[in-house]
Amino acid sequence: MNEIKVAVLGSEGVGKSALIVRFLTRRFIGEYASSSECIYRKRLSVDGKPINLQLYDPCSQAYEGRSTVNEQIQWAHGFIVVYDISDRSSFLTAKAIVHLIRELGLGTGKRNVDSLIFLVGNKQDLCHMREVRREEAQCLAAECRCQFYELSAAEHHQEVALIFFKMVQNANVGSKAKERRRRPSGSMAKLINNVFGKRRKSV
Ligand SMILES: Nc1nc2c(ncn2[C@@H]2O[C@H](COP(=O)(O)OP(=O)(O)OP(=O)(O)O)[C@@H](O)[C@H]2O)c(=O)[nH]1
Repeated sequence: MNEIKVAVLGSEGVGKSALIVRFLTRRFIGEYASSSECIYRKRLSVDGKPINLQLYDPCSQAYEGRSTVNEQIQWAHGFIVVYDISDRSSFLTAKAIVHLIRELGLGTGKRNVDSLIFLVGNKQDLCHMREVRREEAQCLAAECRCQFYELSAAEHHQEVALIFFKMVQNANVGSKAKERRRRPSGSMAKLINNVFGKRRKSV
């Protein structure tokens, strides 16, 4: 079964847990008490194939060390980087995280992360207190070649679910392509079998 690992990153209180819980339970839980990082698991079906989804929800203090973020980036196939539209500093943190993902993810040449980073402005219901303009976030997304969404975990269940499903689909396509690259082609497989003497038994 295909495993898809998605890390939901962002600074303290931007609504990472609220988004994950909204996706998993359809409910918005106003106060979500968590003092430690956790991984949520969910089984999904994509194109009729079962997928084991793992969602990583860090505790905010996890951002203190670069090595921790590095580990999170190495662990995940896809990233949902969240900021709060009513908190400018959370946008700057999101910007730094997106840059770091590109630096570490692409720097190692490990994978193409273009469709695997989503920048998400949460708490759209607080637009009367907005500190981050939509256009500014769109610019960052274009500059970093990632996808941009703005929504409210408090008010939008469908939009939240759509983002997670889209991420799973993109990550799934990426992992299939990687598998195809790794798997020897038909003629190459035959050549390997010939060289190493794996013959079919004749009956
Ligand atoms: N108005 C509004 N509040 C939200 C929304 N999403 C989350 N919140 C509130 O923001 C606060 C923080 O939400 P969390 O989901 O705990 O945020 P977090 O990013 O997981 O926070 P840490 O676990 O501390 O990193 C809570 O009081 C939520 O009720 C939203 O869309 N709109």
